[in-house]
Amino acid sequence: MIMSDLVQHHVKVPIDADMKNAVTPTTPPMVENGSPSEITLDEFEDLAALSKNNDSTVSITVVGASGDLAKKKIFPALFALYYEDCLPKHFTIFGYARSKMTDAELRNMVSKTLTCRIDKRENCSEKMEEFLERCFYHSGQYDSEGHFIDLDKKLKQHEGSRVSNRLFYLSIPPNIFLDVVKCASKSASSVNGWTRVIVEKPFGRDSESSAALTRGLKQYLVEDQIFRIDHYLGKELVENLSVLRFSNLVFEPLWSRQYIRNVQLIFSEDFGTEGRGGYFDGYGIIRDIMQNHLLQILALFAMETPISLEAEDIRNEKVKVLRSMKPLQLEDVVIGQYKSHTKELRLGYSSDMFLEISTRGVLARILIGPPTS
Ligand SMILES: NC(=O)C1=CN([C@@H]2O[C@H](COP(=O)(O)OP(=O)(O)OC[C@H]3O[C@@H](n4cnc5c(N)ncnc54)[C@H](OP(=O)(O)O)[C@@H]3O)[C@@H](O)[C@H]2O)C=CC1
Ligand SMILES: O=C1O[C@H](COP(=O)(O)O)[C@@H](O)[C@H](O)[C@H]1O
Repeated sequence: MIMSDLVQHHVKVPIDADMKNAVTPTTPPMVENGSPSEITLDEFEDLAALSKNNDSTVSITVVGASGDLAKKKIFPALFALYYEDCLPKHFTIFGYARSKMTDAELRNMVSKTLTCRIDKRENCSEKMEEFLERCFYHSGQYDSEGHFIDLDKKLKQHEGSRVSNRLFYLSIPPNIFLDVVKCASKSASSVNGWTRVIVEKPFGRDSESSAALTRGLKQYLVEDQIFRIDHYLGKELVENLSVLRFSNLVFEPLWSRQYIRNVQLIFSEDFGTEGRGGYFDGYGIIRDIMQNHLLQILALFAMETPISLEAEDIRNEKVKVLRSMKPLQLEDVVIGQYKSHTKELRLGYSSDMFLEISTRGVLARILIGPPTS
């Protein structure tokens, strides 16, 4: 996926320190007013149909719209939603960031990364044009209530007298999450519909900072308004894992430790840090992809058959796997950094333009033993 992955599965990820509420790929969130609790796909489709006829609107504000994630993943995913007719009839998308940009400049930037994801689709360019016409930009600081009041005014102009539902997608570094949530909830939240916030990882560096972030968010939002995203759960391959496991007569009986001795989850990128050195040096590869994406896949891979494919049931099975894992020891972990590749003239990790000296691991291998019971 990533966000195009959001197109198919919005992932609600209430994670807490002991993984009690670990992640589950779920059905898409409600697009209507009312309780935002998880719903089935059929219910979602009914609601999506309803939302096309009724008098409500959804305003999606991509905060950090000038950034990498917004360009590469979020706008293309929103376009895919639009293309698949999954957005409500009345919707508006606003980009928000400090960079100065006009609506036309945002559209131009976004247009470079939009694709029709599935081959041989018709009317792709017309659809892109229609989509871009619904995209606007507002420049502002992340900690300015005044700038969010200005945004609110613009949103209202588009929403008119309809019930307004508002979604803020935080595509920004985590150190400014709380500033934005504070300003958005005080100055730009919906007065007659729902207001929700999508939070990108990392959700803190460790259990303590993750809990602190949640406490901070809850000063302004209730848990049901917060949607934490693990984009890996929306990848087709990961989504298909459950089907492969539980609906395939060949695999289902063989998927057990009786027949499988060793499983390796390999995440490998064929490019370097590409300017992300500063970020990597702060977090390291274990925090970046192992404790979230790969742990999720591990849990999906190893869990027992859930009683249904409902989010809660899958989550419960995943939690059982995580609870039965032996705590890792340092000797189970090998950490390294890659050096330059002379043949392909690729730079080593520590040659990243934002890194002078680095000790942080960007390669890691972790060995996980058999379950405790
Ligand atoms: N890129 C990816 O593939 C993925 C990213 N993420 C997470 O998503 C979020 C956004 O990622 P990404 O787009 O790559 O991040 P960027 O570094 O590109 O930041 C997004 C925008 O935030 C603003 N910004 C950046 N640094 C600061 C700062 N120190 N203070 C204030 N504003 C700042 C900039 O906008 P402006 O200057 O215009 O205000 C920038 O365009 C991060 O939390 C990241 O960890 C998660 C998964 C994958
Ligand atoms: O979350 C992250 O994922 C990307 C890889 O995701 P993909 O969808 O582009 O395959 C990874 O490059 C990045 O370091 C990490 O933060």
